[in-house]
Amino acid sequence: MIQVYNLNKSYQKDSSAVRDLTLKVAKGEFVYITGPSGAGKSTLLKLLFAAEKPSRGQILINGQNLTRMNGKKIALMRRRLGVVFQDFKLINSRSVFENVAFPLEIQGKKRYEVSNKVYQVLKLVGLEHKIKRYPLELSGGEQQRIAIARALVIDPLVLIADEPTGNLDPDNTREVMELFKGANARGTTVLLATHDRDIIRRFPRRVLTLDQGRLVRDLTP
Ligand SMILES: Nc1ncnc2c1ncn2[C@@H]1O[C@H](COP(=O)(O)OP(=O)(O)OP(=O)(O)O)[C@@H](O)[C@H]1O
Repeated sequence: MIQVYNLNKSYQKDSSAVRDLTLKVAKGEFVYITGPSGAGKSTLLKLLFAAEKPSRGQILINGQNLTRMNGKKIALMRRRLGVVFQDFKLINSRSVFENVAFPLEIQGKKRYEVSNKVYQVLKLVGLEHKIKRYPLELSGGEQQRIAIARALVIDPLVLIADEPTGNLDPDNTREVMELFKGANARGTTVLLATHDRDIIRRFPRRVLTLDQGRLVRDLTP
């Protein structure tokens, strides 16, 4: 599903955020990316989502070379990826429905399809009763579940999550992890960056450890 070859990213001349990274993630895998602060976790995810361009190296997603795509093809590829960040990135001026419907509208789905799918995914995250609310009327944990619903509404090939539980209490963290596990069980490949060892211990899966931009460990339980 994901193949990365000799990936390098330098934001500045003489320092690299990601160095000589080569790795493969199979379809349907659940993979943690961990490592100390500044190890390059977010940079790797941004490269996979094409939010940053590599300085060197190749990234293939579903057999397609991201590094050789033009803007239009990247936009098409992104429509098949779900992304969740620590700070939710919801649009506060839009309702829960509008936030979650957004990726489907970009895909040009019909109105009734959008409504059905949004309701279905909100039910999955247990927030269908908040469909008419606005993000700022929700708790942090609820906002994060909406952000996850927005990522999952397209049944993504890959779910990319950067510290998605960073701001959540233990109960909300557990709920969010259950949502990721559920998506993974339905076939979505999951890449989750976290420095929270507790999560990794409680939900053991393959762990890639980065340090100073390099892959220093690749452990499968
Ligand atoms: N936009 C940027 N411009 C310049 N340097 C950057 C930029 N983004 C990240 N870096 C640098 O790249 C390195 C890796 O950062 P990155 O955010 O990928 O690490 P991380 O493992 O996600 O860290 P954290 O756990 O603290 O979020 C760091 O040294 C950081 O300072």
